[in-house]
Amino acid sequence: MIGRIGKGDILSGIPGSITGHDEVPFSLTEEFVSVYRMHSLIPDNIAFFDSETSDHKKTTPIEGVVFGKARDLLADGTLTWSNAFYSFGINYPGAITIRNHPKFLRDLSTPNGRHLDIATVDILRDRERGVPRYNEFRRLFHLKPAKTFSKLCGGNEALAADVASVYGNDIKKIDLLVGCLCEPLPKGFGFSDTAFRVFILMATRRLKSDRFIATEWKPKMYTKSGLKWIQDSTMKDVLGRHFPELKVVLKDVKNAFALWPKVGKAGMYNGPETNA
Ligand code: HEM
Repeated sequence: MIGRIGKGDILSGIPGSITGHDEVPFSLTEEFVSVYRMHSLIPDNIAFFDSETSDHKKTTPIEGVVFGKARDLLADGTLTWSNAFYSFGINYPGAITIRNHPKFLRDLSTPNGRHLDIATVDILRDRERGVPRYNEFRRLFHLKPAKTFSKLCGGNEALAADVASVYGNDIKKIDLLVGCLCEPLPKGFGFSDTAFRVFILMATRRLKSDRFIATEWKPKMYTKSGLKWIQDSTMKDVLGRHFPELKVVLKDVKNAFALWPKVGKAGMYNGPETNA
């Protein structure tokens, strides 16, 4: 309401402040890559619905819609783009938690001929890149390390016993990703507090390092109406502009990145894909 106060970002935020790299060339840090290994988000199956009639069209294993097959359902006329977006809006992702890696990523054949167990590769890459183990990582972030396996697992003794046996009872050895996936989540969180600390730093740094968001965030660069267009548009508006037929289902959606309401017959579908 009162506009910018000075060039700093503490009072007025990053857009419109001055670009800063903290004397380090910008890059996505290795620890950001590590906590972004969110492969558990990928569900085993996806249920597709018609965005206008809400009819269930097809439930398909995830491997049927990845890599070279990604366009098949659209190409053969089974789905329209708005059907696909509506379906992604009402399907649940997998929870970012331990013992929830999708089966197909554990037995993944990539188009370039690799056969991978991504659950293993996720851990292997961190180790070969020298990412500190969970407790050391937390110390370096000025967070308290987990004192016991039980504490790490939020009192889930069966899980704690399993993790302890995998790591030979040595709490120092727990890998960063495993620790993050075992950690009890703060209320309302979808991922661990440890990961959150990295995200909040990286998200800020990414904006602060981008001259089009920091220094150049002004009418001279974007025009007045350009800035208004950016500031007044949400993902919901973007979807509505491109797929006007989605406006009906998006009517009551506040945040297009959260789950959308199921309309009509889609609400009667019983599969776990839309009923987690
Ligand atoms: C169908 C879905 C997906 C497939 C097939 C897939 C596959 C892969 C593969 C093959 C790798 C490289 C493994 C290696 O280092 O050799 C990888 C890395 C990675 N994936 Fe995924 N992934 C999927 C979804 C996701 C999702 C949803 C996220 C996060 C939201 C994610 C985050 C990452 C990250 C952070 C890396 C490490 C990148 C790096 O080392 O620079 N992936 N994934």
